Amino acid sequence: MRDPVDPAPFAAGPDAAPVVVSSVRGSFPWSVLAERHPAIVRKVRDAFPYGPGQRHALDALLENCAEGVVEPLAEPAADRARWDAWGGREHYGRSWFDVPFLWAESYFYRKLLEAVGYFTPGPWQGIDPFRPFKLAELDTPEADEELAALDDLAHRPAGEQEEALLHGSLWGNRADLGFRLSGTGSGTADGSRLVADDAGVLRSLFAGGTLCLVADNAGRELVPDLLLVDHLLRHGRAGRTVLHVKPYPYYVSDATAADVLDALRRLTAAKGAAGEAGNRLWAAMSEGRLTVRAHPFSCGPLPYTDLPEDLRREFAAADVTLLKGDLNYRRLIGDRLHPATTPFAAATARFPGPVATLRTLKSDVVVGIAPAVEAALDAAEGDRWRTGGTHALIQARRG
Ligand SMILES: O=P(O)(O)OC[C@H]1O[C@](O)(CO)[C@@H](O)[C@@H]1O
Repeated sequence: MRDPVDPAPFAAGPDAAPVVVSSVRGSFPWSVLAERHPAIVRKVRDAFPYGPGQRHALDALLENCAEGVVEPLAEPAADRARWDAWGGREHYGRSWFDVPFLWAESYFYRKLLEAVGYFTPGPWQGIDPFRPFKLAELDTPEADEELAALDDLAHRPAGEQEEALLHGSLWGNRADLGFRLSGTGSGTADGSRLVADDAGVLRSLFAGGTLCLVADNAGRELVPDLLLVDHLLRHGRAGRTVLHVKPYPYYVSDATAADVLDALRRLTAAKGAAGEAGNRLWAAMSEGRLTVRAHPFSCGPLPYTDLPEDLRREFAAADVTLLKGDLNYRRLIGDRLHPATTPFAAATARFPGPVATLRTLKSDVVVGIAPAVEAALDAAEGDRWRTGGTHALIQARRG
């Protein structure tokens, strides 16, 4: 268990730490906006035979996101008012690099969907521009190997299986297509390590009631997430699971309901223990023990302190809400540069109910790190451990 909360570092309040912006040339968030986003637009442009209208719109986005200012969604976008209220009114007309990093990234993906006509009635409506990359992930020898390994695991005691599946779900977060599309590499197994480990607290929170699992990426992250869910349902560690996914394609690899079905099909088509898990998950969905929810807020550019009331109530009533991945982590701690040694419980105090996170570190923000661990990592690697995807954490807070 983590140390008891020391309120001292938070004396100035959890909102005192600066929000991450992308304006410092050469910084990590700057590189995401200046390099990664243009690379993603180009990849998407090459991945589909889009017509001239969409190509023109993608080129305009390419220019706009690098040098222009944030512009409102074109009318008549159904969610225009929502984006206005989510901060658009303050941010329109400003450089992408000057608005909060979280907001800029989130809005970039919404503008990309606008450019490819994802929401516009017509043949391209509902076509996920990232689907080719997501599907390719499921169809690799590595994915086959991971599933085959379940046959051995099936003979182990349930507790051991749970631990292994938890780590599978955690490290599954490293398989992030956003890294790969822009060619920056997500690190290797060498040097990978846990910088905080509250697995014991997290596992004590699986109490047979409702688990809310807020998913992150599709493909090779979602498959181990589903395998963990199967284990928890099967062994009575969760009575039901609500799997929160994105209502539309987002951050390249984020899971949507369609991706859940692809992952489920991949599992049911597998041999051995993986196939059996797939069939159990299929049954759990049919029986309502596993439900999939795609709330608009899941694609929102805001921290979890701004949760809408329905989600707040839902998370408050769960045994635990398990947040996957880097982006959810950023939203959990407000995408603010808290001292890394800020206690996790203090930084997440306003999240409703018990909360836990499985995350590989891919951005500057982090809390809950022991001072000696932070000092050793900084000395050995400078800032690289914070953003390279090679290090991971399991953090949890009881009610
Ligand atoms: O898939 P994950 O783990 O949420 O990681 C996505 C991360 O990728 C980035 O978009 C770019 O690194 C981060 O800003 C974001 O937090």
